[in-house]
Amino acid sequence: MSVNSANLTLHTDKYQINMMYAHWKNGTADTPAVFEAYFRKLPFGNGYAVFAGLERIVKYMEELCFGEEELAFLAEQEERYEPAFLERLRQFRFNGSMYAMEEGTVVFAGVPLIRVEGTIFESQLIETALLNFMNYQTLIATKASRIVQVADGDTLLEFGTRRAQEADAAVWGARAAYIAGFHATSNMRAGILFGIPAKGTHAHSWVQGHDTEEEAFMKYAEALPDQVTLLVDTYDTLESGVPNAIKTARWLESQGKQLSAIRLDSGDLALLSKEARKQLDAAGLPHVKIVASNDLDETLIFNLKAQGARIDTWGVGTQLITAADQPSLGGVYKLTARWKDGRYVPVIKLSANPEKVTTPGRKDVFRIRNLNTGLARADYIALCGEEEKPDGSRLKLFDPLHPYIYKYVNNYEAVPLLKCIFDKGRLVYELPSLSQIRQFHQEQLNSFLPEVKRKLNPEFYPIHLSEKTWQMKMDLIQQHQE
Ligand SMILES: Nc1ncnc2c1ncn2[C@@H]1O[C@H](COP(=O)(O)OP(=O)(O)OP(=O)(O)O)[C@@H](O)[C@H]1O
Ligand SMILES: O=P(O)(O)OC[C@H]1O[C@H](OP(=O)(O)OP(=O)(O)O)[C@H](O)[C@@H]1O
Ligand SMILES: O=C(O)c1cccnc1
Repeated sequence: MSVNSANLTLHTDKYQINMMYAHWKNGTADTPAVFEAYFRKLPFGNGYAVFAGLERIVKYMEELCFGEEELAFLAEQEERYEPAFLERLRQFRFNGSMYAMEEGTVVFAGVPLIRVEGTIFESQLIETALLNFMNYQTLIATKASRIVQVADGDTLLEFGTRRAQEADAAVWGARAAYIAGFHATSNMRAGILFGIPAKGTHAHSWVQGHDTEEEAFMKYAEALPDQVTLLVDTYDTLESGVPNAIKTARWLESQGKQLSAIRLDSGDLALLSKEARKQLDAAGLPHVKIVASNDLDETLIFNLKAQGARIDTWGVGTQLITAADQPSLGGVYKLTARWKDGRYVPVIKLSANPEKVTTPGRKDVFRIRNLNTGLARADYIALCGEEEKPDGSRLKLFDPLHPYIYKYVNNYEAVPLLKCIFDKGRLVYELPSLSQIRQFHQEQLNSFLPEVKRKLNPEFYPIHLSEKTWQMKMDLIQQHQE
């Protein structure tokens, strides 16, 4: 099989196939089950995360099927799966239901982001890929969101492809960054696949490949007069790079065009940008923007701004696309209920670490928003069904770890966050366009207090369990401990 095969059905851990096989052998493959995906800890010490990955998950689930090559590969395995099992896989399609947050939703630790209801057979298979897509894209969207917060309206370019963990990460990472508010990407494939604006300057090699920097700039401007950004740090930024860029700007003016920008890629970016700005302004070129790149992240951008750097556009690569300070999000996919004796029974996973004890039951998530201010004040997790749905009447919000601490809220709306994506195998959700997702994310952010969004030591946003959910969890803990 070619490594370029588009079939992602075997993009799963072998243990999923082994469990599917064991269920099939035991006659339990069709038992209904409920799984929920969530993460336990916000990344980067941030106050929120940005949910992303749904589009990829939807495409993956729609295309799930075991082809001849996949079946032949399974037949060779040391487990010696029976041929009848492989026949069963040949018929496989995802016929379950899935509920998920919309991409761009501001989300928090411990909140179900995706709920899958299907046979144990089909729900188990998808765990690995679903987490793979959700964890990476949510991580990068969250990292990008931190950068967007500090850039404070400046233009942000995603430059990470060369340092990304391979090709898929580059394009889906570029998309995640765009959802969170980046303005463009250097990756042309992300441009063609998703319609993200593609932007680019030129590399040092362009300058090195000419006899002089001045000649390199002129040749570049002659070739692409409508979009000229010149990289000015190959030899000496202030002594030759910026002066040569100014000469090129003069020539462009003679052609009725303008120099768009210069790019700084090394040295003291605060100092160089201030001095370059002075030179450009003195030459009557206040419209020429300054782009900076060089291993930037949110902390550096914040610092450079504090130093008074005159940078208009930030090119951010490695630190963003690899989420360098925390390269993975620990999202998990846990069984929360299974069908027994004609009904769903809740199940729990215990742990010595209270954070790792799962919350049982089929659950919905509501965002409790103040009706006067529109601001989000808490997320509320309740068992599925009308009975537990907050209806606008007085609602008790208590701390799940310290339930004697509580308050009541009135005057709120409870916005359901989990949308039905697949209903018994049928896609019932219309995937929004990327610009709609980006806009939706912005609206989401606007409904949170700045204290939750700050980069350093953000305020904790409360997550509450309904009384029934909490009680069910306590009962199951007690039952298992006894
Ligand atoms: N004024 C500044 N304050 C804090 N950090 C800065 C400042 N200017 C640049 N940096 C950052 O310091 C790091 C190292 O910069 P340095 O000047 O050593 O790079 P360089 O060696 O000139 O670049 P290169 O290796 O690409 O030629 C980079 O991440 C850069 O973004
Ligand atoms: O620094 P990043 O945030 O990853 O942004 C992408 C970097 O890629 C290019 O550098 P290049 O590949 O030439 O390597 P360099 O780091 O030696 O400049 C570009 O000049 C940026 O510096
Ligand atoms: O267009 C650029 O300047 C660019 C693109 C990718 C990586 N570094 C820079």
